[in-house]
Amino acid sequence: MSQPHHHTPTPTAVSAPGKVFLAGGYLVLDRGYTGLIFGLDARIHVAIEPIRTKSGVSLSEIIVRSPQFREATWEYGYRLTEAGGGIAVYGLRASHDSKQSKNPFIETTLTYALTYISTLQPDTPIAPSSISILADQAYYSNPGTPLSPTTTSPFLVFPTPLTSAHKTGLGSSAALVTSFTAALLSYYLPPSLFTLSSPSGKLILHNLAQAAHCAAQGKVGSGFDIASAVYGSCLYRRFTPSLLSALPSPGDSGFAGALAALVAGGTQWDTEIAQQKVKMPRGLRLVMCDVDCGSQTPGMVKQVLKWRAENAEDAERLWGEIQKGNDGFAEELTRLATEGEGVVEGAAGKYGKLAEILERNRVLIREMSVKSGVPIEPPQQTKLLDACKALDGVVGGVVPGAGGYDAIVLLVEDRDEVVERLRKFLDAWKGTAEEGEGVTIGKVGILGVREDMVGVRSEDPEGYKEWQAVGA
Ligand SMILES: Nc1ncnc2c1ncn2[C@@H]1O[C@H](COP(=O)(O)OP(=O)(O)O)[C@@H](O)[C@H]1O
Ligand SMILES: C[C@@](O)(CCOP(=O)(O)OP(=O)(O)O)CC(=O)O
Repeated sequence: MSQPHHHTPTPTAVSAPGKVFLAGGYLVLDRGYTGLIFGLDARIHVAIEPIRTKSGVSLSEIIVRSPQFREATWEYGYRLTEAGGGIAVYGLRASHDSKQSKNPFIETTLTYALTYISTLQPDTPIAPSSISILADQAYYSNPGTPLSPTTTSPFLVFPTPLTSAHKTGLGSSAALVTSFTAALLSYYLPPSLFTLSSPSGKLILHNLAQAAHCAAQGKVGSGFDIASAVYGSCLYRRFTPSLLSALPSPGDSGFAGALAALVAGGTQWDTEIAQQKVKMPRGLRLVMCDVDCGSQTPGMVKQVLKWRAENAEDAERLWGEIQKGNDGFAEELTRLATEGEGVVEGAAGKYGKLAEILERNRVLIREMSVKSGVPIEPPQQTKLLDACKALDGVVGGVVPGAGGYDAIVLLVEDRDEVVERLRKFLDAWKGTAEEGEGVTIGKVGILGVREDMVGVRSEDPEGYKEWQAVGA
């Protein structure tokens, strides 16, 4: 008798993009407001294949490797727990290799994805597999080298363990959790149960990746980074936090059933993701700048929310004005993108309204900064943004996401000479200590990324062979 869903896994690869949060930081934590997020052309790839066994002995084992980094192999065993607690995943060999650090994002994502898969295919054992993770260069500022002198692969080898990687803040964990989840679902499930390219497949992936990412982070954030890893550039309204906080923990009785209901219906998600409301006009692009800085301020979110709670009236007005500015910004980008070629004004006139909206938003963000006492756009970043904005071809810029000292993002005319001019200017830029600021910004570098509209996508598994062979 043939099984209804008999499926032989074949090598599979998926990638998901990083993000830059352009407008709506802090506001997006509240469902009453939205965030405007651009996906980037820096992606994290996950390739999965049947396990390569040395001895021919097949073990219940999943091996995960990040072959760009040292000491980045994690080996897991897995078994079905009782009382619907889902699939338990446990690290193997950890005690023999003290150098090996845990990777909670991988362990949690495996637990959530394998549990979901087992609820759909309760009679199909999960076959062993080997999984490789590859990240585009822009995620880390460490210097890297090609895998071999003749390789055509874009990924670089970094001579450090992952714990020493200098992250550039593009959202590596969300892109990883999303592509890792998508790879597992695509590999283990037949197309009748999961297809990445379909709207229902994307929704399943989004819901499952949100649950896994929250659990791995140990907190329920707004989820904007998972949304953009799945859907690419979008206007995002978050889900009600209790949707996820009410989920039992892995191993608890009923975890598997509750997860399945949460992921594939039975539980109503109220997330709103509008891809069509975010566009980049032809002739413009984003430039991301990484700012070297001595320290970062922890607890920024907590402090902003505390100020908001204690100053409800003032905060509501400010939040409302920022939201209006953000809506206006999205509308103007869309208008310019869809209005097409007929515009005859010079660039300054053409992008004048966009520049004005960005400036007005910065005024409001500085008000938020000053009133809450949180360095969202601190004085040194104001100086840097103002100086960049004065350059020919730069429409404007903001501090992305939560703000702080570590990055700025600029909207510029998409011409090589504009980026070159900016690069020369930033090379010579020196931050000066401002009174009351404990931090002085150092070198400002341009990251090799730009916006990209495409979210998660399948990749050709052939492209990862040389990396899968490293150390295997
Ligand atoms: N290339 C990679 N291989 C394996 N794990 C990775 C990789 N990149 C990121 N991670 C995981 O994501 C974590 C970083 O997440 P986080 O600190 O939230 O940074 P980010 O802001 O980039 O998401 C790492 O500690 C690691 O567990
Ligand atoms: C404050 C926020 O609204 C936006 C933070 O955006 P960032 O892009 O700064 O975030 P990280 O990638 O986690 O560093 C918090 C949230 O929405 O979760």
